[in-house]
Formats: sequence, structure tokens, C-alpha cells
Amino acid sequence: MGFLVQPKIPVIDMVDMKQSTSSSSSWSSACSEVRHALEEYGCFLVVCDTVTKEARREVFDALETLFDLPLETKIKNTSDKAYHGYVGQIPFLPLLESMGIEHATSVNAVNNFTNVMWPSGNDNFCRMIQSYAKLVSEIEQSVRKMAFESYGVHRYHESYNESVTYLLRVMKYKPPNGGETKMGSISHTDKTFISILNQNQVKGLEVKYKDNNWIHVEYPPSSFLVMAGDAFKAWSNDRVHSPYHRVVMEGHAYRYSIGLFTYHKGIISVPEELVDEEHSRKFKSFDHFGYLDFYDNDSLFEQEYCHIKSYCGV
Ligand SMILES: O=C(O)CCC(=O)C(=O)O
Ligand SMILES: [Fe+2]
Repeated sequence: MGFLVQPKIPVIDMVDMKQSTSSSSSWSSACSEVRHALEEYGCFLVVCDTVTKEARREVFDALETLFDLPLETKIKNTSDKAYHGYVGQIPFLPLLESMGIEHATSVNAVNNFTNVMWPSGNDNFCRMIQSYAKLVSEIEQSVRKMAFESYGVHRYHESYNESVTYLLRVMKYKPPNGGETKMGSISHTDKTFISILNQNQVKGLEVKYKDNNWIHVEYPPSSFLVMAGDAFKAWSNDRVHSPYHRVVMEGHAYRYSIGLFTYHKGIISVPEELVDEEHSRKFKSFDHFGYLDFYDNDSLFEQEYCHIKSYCGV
């Protein structure tokens, strides 16, 4: 009789990578691990000590204070882009509230957001959030560099850096009352290139594996979940998997989470190196924010089908 082994999200330790040079064998084996995790799971947990325990705690304390602001203040978080401003009060998702801070690695942009929320200022919030976004954006750049390198297309890394834009989204999920749905967020794929997530001590995130079973995300200490979005899937000519995921709330505690979401200003094209006889072109060049609009206007947005294929599949 065999035992069923539950798949587990891979954990990649980057603490010791700082000393590695791009030509070292530990670097190239870490690049292969990143690629394997992205292709097999569409995500992995990265252990990284650049954001201290203290800084994480401060950020989650700050989120509590932010969401405690009156609703009329929070809805002032607006954007001309879908899913970039305040989201909440949704009848079929009563547990969720979230807000977005565009260009979150820039002090000025975070300052603008802070001044809308606290017209008399909140320097501490601004400093903490901008510094968190900056440190997490460095993790994003490292993992993207590793992925590009393992596909042999590192020459695109710098130009991608110039067109990347960072959205920091913060989420609050209240615990369900008896009888209320437990669904904190519907099953979806991210529309990003890469998303980097973190949570307070309250679990709830689940990722769908390729066998259709849901894996509960358990964050090891000092870790972040790196997840590929649909834009990465299309860029990689369908090699990278962008997994369905959802939040299911159990218990009585409030859950807070924070995600750094990357979008690409302008057009994304599959690198010519990733198209050959064995791998015919699967995606046309596409406008990343155009895809976000397409998804936002899709009457089937709640359904699990490949939205990116429908937008720009060949
Ligand atoms: O709250 C989480 O951990 C995940 C949130 C999420 O999937 C999203 O905002 O796209
Ligand atoms: Fe998501």
C-alpha cells in the first residue's frame, strides 16, 4: 500500500545567496530551483533576512491602524487602474477590504497616499511602508534575475527593471460569523508579472496545485511567498505556471496580508530565445495594463479559465 505524499510549496533559502557571485555553482543551482518551482508550482517560499522581524511587526501593526480609519477616508484611495484603489464592501466577499499604494518604492508616492489617509501627516507610516516596499522590490529583482538567467535571457533583466512598476496592496480579512461565507477572496490567478506576499500570523492562503488539490501556505520564519502572475506565464511562452489561489478564513482572528505586485509599463513580448521548433509561440505581444482592463471587463471574471489565453493567446 502506498502513501499519498501531499505536495509542499518549495522553500528556497536566499540568506546565503548574498555572497554568491553569478558564476558560482550555488547561484546557478538556486536559479534552477527557482525555475523548477515556477514551472511546477507557480510559486515558492523564499527565506530572506533583509526585512527584520521587527520591521514586519511594525508593518502589520501599521496596517491595523490604517484599516481602523473611517470608511469615508479609506474610499479616498482611488486609481484610474482596476484593482489599484480601495476594494471592499463587496456583497459576495464580505470579509475582505483592501487598499493599494501605487509606485510604493517611491517616497513621494507613499507620502501622497499617507496624506490622503492622514491629512495632518503620518511620517512613521510613510517611512515604514516605503522601506518595506523597497526591500521587497529587491527580492523581486533577485528572483526575476534568477529566473531570466535560468532561461538564458538575462540580457532582458535590465530593460525590464526600467519598465517595472510596483503596486503595494494591503488586505484585511475579518473572521466569518456563523453562517457567513468563509471565502476571503475568490479563486483567481494574479494578473501581475510577479507577486510577493506576506501575512500576519493568521493563515488562510491556499494555492491550487496542478493535480487540482489545494495546498495550504505555511510561511516559515522570515519568508515571503513569491508567486507568478499571468503576465509571467505569457512572457515565458507558457513555461511558468500562474497558479489559482484563494483565501479561506477559519477561526476568530483578523488576517492581514500585504503583497508587492509588479506590472510592466507597456508591451510584453515573449523573448525570441523562448520560441523554437519544440516551443511554438503561444502568446502574442500584449499590453500589460490592457490585460488588467480586459480582465476587469470580463463577465466571466469569477470563472477558472485561462483569461490571459483569451486576451493574447495565439
Ligand atoms: O491575502 C493573501 O494572502 C492573498 C491575496 C491575493 O491573492 C491577492 O490580493 O491577489
Ligand atoms: Fe492573488
